[in-house]
Amino acid sequence: MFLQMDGVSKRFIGRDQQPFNVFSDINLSIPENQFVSILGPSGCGKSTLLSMVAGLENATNGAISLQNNVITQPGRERGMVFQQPSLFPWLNVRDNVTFPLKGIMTKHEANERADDFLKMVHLSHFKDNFIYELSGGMQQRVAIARALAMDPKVLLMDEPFAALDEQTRHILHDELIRIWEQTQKTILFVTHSIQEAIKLSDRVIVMGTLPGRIIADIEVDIPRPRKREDHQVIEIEKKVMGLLEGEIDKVLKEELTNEN
Ligand SMILES: Nc1ncnc2c1ncn2[C@@H]1O[C@H](COP(=O)(O)OP(=O)(O)OP(=O)(O)O)[C@@H](O)[C@H]1O
Repeated sequence: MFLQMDGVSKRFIGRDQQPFNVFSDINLSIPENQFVSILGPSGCGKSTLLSMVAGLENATNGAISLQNNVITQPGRERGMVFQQPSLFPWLNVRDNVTFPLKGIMTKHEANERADDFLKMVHLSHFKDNFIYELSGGMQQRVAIARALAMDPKVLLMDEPFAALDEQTRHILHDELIRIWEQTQKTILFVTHSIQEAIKLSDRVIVMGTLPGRIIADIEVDIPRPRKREDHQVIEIEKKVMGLLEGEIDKVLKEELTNEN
């Protein structure tokens, strides 16, 4: 399998110095080019799982492998886009995109590649601008261009549009689908939004909590572009909502118990 998770678990040491399992026994097989979203209540370990695929965190047990190579550290074949674009404010747009390409190719090649990807995210006219001159949505497009310029096999996106207004989010959804279709990347996308997950992905992985685990793996076999009012979309939305309600209840109860 292209991206494979086998019996993956993660244990952290909590603030009380006690170890706790975020999740255990995560098993997931993701074929190449698939667009997979991960949904789940706060704290179930979505970002931790993504960080493990990125190689920023190691598994306590089990293994994650990409094309049969076990992931133990970050690598160019896995690009990451975070909720905050984390760009360099002292560099212009193009230099932000070429920054990670330093030492990999000549300046000229890096500039050409940056220009190609800035064109893809419709920012060609802004390549000489500084980051503070861009809107939040434009900054996130720079972050996407920067990740794509590394030509990763997998694009890891951790709530990339959560901080944006609804209008911008919808525009970026359409752009992301177009980019995904054009580049054929495998995408692992963490979100809190059921609608976003169903609108974008081929497959929605629903995680539960206490203990963290996968509770559903739902195929979204609906032609794109998908409309929210489409009855197939509504059906999946209801199913996921039903699954999540119980999990969110659990989190709230746990929080209330800890407060009392
Ligand atoms: N480095 C760390 N050390 C200790 N605990 C951690 C660390 N990173 C995350 N955690 C804890 O692990 C759990 C899962 O965190 P994570 O951020 O992966 O959840 P999440 O599902 O992405 O949450 P959210 O939806 O709120 O972003 C949380 O209880 C968090 O506090």
